[in-house]
Amino acid sequence: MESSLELTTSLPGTCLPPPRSRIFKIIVIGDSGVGKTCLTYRFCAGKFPDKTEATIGVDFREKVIEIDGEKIKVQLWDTAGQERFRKSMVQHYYRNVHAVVFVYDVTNAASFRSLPAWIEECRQHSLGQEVPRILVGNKCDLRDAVQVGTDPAQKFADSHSMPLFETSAKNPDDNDHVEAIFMTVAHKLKSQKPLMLSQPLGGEGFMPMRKSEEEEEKGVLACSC
Ligand SMILES: Nc1nc2c(ncn2[C@@H]2O[C@H](COP(=O)(O)OP(=O)(O)OP(=O)(O)O)[C@@H](O)[C@H]2O)c(=O)[nH]1
Ligand SMILES: [Mg+2]
Repeated sequence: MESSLELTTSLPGTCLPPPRSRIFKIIVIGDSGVGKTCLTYRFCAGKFPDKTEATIGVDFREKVIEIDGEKIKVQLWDTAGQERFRKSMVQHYYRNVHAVVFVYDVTNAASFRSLPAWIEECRQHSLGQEVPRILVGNKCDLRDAVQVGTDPAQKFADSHSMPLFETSAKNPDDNDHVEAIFMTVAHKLKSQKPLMLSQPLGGEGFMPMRKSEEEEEKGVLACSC
């Protein structure tokens, strides 16, 4: 995980509060085994993990990126796909969410068929249409095992106004691609800034999370970076 220490240190000899980076909270959801942990690890650590186990509750991964000279903390919430590992945590996932990444496994048609249920869960947690969403078909390296072609996936993405990315968390050639997926989300969020600034003070949206709020959310959950 990249450090953002320089962003939280006061300038010597001044009484100014430390400059604070904005945080974009992005949740990654989809069936168990589709590769959410591998994708988020790939983006934050730059490699495919040696081994993964089913996520319990949620794991956090963070990466500080720079867009147009501004440092932004991308906070990925890698959620559990298994119902029994997620139900007590669900309300935390959806608080102050800035964007959602839906993941399915191109070699597992059932994980594609589950997408409407994941979209419905977002709706039930009052995620508005203004929250950017993207669709990711993972495990494209397993070419001989593909069950979900690009055409139905693209149709589904279009019908829900989401961009579609087909990728592989595992294929070393797709490293830039995985990076591009999350950078696309971050660029989109950053470009919405003027809109968010027109919101009343104290509104949620894109202002930096208050420290206590961030810690309160994370306090109940483990951080695995
Ligand atoms: N071939 C291939 N295998 C992958 C890829 N991404 C993940 N896997 C494998 O798929 C399995 C599940 O990956 P995870 O990242 O743990 O899946 P998850 O979506 O986080 O699962 P839960 O935590 O249970 O929700 C692991 O055995 C990974 O090694 C990929 O791009 N290609
Ligand atoms: Mg996982």
